[in-house]
Parts: sequence; structure tokens; C-alpha cells
Amino acid sequence: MANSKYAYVRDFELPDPLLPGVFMVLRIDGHSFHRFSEKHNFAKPNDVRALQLMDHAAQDLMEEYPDVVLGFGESDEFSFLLRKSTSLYNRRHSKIVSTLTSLFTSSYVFHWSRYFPDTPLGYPPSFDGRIVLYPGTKEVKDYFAWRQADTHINNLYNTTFWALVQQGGQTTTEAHSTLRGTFAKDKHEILFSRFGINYNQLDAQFRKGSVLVREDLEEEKDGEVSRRPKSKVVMLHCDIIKDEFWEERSGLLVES
Ligand SMILES: Nc1nc2c(ncn2[C@@H]2O[C@H](COP(=O)(O)OP(=O)(O)OP(=O)(O)O)[C@@H](O)[C@H]2O)c(=O)[nH]1
Ligand SMILES: [Mg+2]
Ligand SMILES: [Mg+2]
Repeated sequence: MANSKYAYVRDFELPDPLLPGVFMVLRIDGHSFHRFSEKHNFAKPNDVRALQLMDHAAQDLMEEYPDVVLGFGESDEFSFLLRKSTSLYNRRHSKIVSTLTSLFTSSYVFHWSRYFPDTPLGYPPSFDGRIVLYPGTKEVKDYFAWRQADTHINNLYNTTFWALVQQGGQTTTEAHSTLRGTFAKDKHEILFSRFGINYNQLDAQFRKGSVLVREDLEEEKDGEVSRRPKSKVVMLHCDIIKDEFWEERSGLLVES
């Protein structure tokens, strides 16, 4: 039977290009990870295995997509900055969001048993993805500062909360009320005076999140350092709120 009679339905598929000449940030976030983390007994407040698995999936994504120039991860989320002038999938919105989110998810599942050798997956995890467009470098820097500030606020709260419960013997309800109305300095004080914990000395991975950037691979050749076009993805747990991070990596925000 001729197919042409049906082919008109294709016209209902509308193009969904993303505005050219603006930065794209893709944020991927675990769907109902409150439930997923309980079901798989994630350690509280931070499960190193779970964070490393997120980092691994993000690294896989950046290795597959060279136009992703920066990644930032915390908790069950990862944000990715794409080159301003990227022509990835002709900047088709759904194509980019769905393919990258799908790769991230499959990588998370693919590597699960490496990080959780004794915990079989109880059900298939999923992630949502969204792209937000930012017109300029200020908004991009502020976006990433917003995420890292969120990491700090959540981690300080969760660290203090679980110290009160796990070491202080409070119920979760009591810990909530102990922390109600407290400022950052109060939480630092509770951690230090009651539990001997110096917050600023806790693992930077928890306080700062994971920052993934590309670094050029250098190789020694006849005693001289030559640059190969290839780069590798490296992970840092550094500050990205201050300007230094961006000044040292001016390539992240180049116009092209
Ligand atoms: N115990 C533990 N839980 C974690 C860890 N990382 C993430 N989570 C859980 O994952 C949740 C992530 O928060 P959200 O992304 O805001 O919430 P969600 O439950 O995933 O819900 P949606 O994202 O709206 O689908 C946290 O509230 C925690 O319950 C971890 O290292 N340890
Ligand atoms: Mg989530
Ligand atoms: Mg989240």
C-alpha cells in the first residue's frame, strides 16, 4: 500500500531549534532520588560511591561530546555547559536533551556494579534533563555559582543534621528543630563545639562538588613539549564562584 497517504503526519513534527549564539546549559537530575537513595542504602549525608558514579557518567558524557566544555555535579545532579557556537545536532532541542540525558542514564546503570558491588539495582533509575539558554558570560558564571552555593548550603545543613542524629543521638525531628532558624556560623559552631568537626577540613568533594574540565594533553617529544589537539577530561573540587576559575580558563566562555 502506498505510504504517501500517511506521510502527512510527519508535518506535525515541528522543528525545535535552540537560539543561535547563546550558551546552553544542560542540567540532568535524578528522578525521585530521595526514594532511590533510600532503596539502595546511600550513606548519609554523602555517599562517596554514588557521587563517584555520577562523576563517571558525567565523564563518559564529556568524552562523547567534545562541545561540552564544563561539567558541575553535586548530589543527584550534573550541569553541563556547551560551547556557545555549538552546532551539535543542529541545535535541535529535544535531540540534544534526550540523547545526552539518555547517555548519562545508561552510563550510570552500566557502571553501577563497579561502585555498588554488593547492592544490586532494585529498579531502573531515571534522570530528567533540561536546557536553559544564557545570553552572556555573566549569566553562565552566575548559574554555576548558584549551583555551587547550593552544594555548600545543602552540605553544611546535611552534615550538621546527620551529626546531630548519628553522633548526637537526636531524632530527625529534634535535629530539624535544633537547626531551625540557624545561620551558617551557628552550624559551624555546632559541628565544632559538639562534635569536634572543622567543616572547612571536610572533603572538598562534598563541600565544593565535582568540576569537570578539559585539559590539553601534553607529550614530550624529542625533549620538547608538543601539544596534541586531544584533551582529557579532568575532575577538580575547586571554587568556581570566584572569578579566578574563569580567568584561568578563558577558553570556557569564548564567543566561538
Ligand atoms: N543518603 C544520600 N542521599 C542522597 C545523596 N545524594 C542525593 N541523595 C538524595 O537525593 C535527593 C536529591 O534531591 P532532589 O533532586 O531535590 O529530589 P528527588 O527526590 O530526586 O526528586 P526530583 O528530582 O524532583 O525527582 C536528596 O534529597 C537525597 O534524598 C547521598 O549522597 N546520600
Ligand atoms: Mg532529583
Ligand atoms: Mg537533585
